[in-house]
Amino acid sequence: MPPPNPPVGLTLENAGFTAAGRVILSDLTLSLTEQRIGIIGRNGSGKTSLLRLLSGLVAPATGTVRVDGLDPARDRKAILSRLGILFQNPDHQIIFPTVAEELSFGLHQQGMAKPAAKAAMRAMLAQHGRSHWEDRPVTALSQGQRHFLCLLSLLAMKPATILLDEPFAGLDLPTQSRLTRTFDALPQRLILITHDPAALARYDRVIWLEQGRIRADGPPTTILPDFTTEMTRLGEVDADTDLSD
Ligand SMILES: Nc1ncnc2c1ncn2[C@@H]1O[C@H](COP(=O)(O)OP(=O)(O)OP(=O)(O)O)[C@@H](O)[C@H]1O
Repeated sequence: MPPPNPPVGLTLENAGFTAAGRVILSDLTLSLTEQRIGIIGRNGSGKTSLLRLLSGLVAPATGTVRVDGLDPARDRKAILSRLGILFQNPDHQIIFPTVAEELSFGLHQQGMAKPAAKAAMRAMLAQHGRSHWEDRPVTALSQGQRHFLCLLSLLAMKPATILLDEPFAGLDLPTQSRLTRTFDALPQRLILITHDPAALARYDRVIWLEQGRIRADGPPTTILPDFTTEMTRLGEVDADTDLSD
C-alpha cells in the first residue's frame, strides 16, 4: 500500500547498486519531479543501471528507491501504471509471437478486458500508421521496427513516467523525427538516456553520470556545453586512460 500523501515523483536516497561484486552506482541522492529529465554519460557510466534501479528491475545494495512513495522492486503491480521502461535492445522486452499479442499483453496486465484491449491495440497501431502490422510475427520485423513496437506497447499502457534508454538508436530519420514529436506532445514525465546532447536542449533537467556517480546536475544550458566540451576533449586523445572498466 502506498503511504498516505505519498511524495510524487521518483526519489533515491543514498542509493547504490552492486553487480558481480562490483560497485556500479554509488551514493545517488536525487528527487526526480520534473517533466523532462535527460541522463547523459559515457558508455559504462551507469545510465542503464540507474533506469533498472528506478524501475525496480534490480534492488539497491544500499539506500532506498521510491516511485510515488512505493518501493518499485517490491510493489511490482502498483508500479505498472506509474512507470514504463523502454530498453535499448527490443529482444530483451518482446515475449509474444505476434504484434497484436505483444501490444495487448501490457493492457491485460493492467486489468483491461479482452475486447477493450483489442480496440486499444488497434487504435495504437492506426495512430502510428502501422495497422498492417497487427497479425505480423514479431520475427518478421526488423530490429528498428521491433524497437518501435516496444515503444508502442509502452505508450499503450500510459504509465505516468516513461524511462527511455536510447530510444532513437537504430531508427531511421523519419521515424526519429516523428517519435521526437510524439515524445514532445506526451503529457507524461520522460526520463531519457541519450548520447545526443541536442535531444535534451529543451529538457528541464540534465543529469551527467560518471563512473556511477553524479558528475553534474542542472539545466541543459549549463550541463550540455560542459559535457560537449569534455566529450570533445576526450575524443582528441588517442586512448582512454581514466577508465577503470
Ligand atoms: N549485471 C551486471 N553484472 C556485471 N556488471 C554489470 C552489470 N550491469 C552493469 N554492469 C556494469 O556496470 C557498468 C555500467 O553499465 P550500464 O549498462 O549501466 O552503463 P551505461 O552508462 O548504460 O552504458 P552504455 O552507454 O554503454 O549503454 C558497466 O561497467 C557494466 O559492465
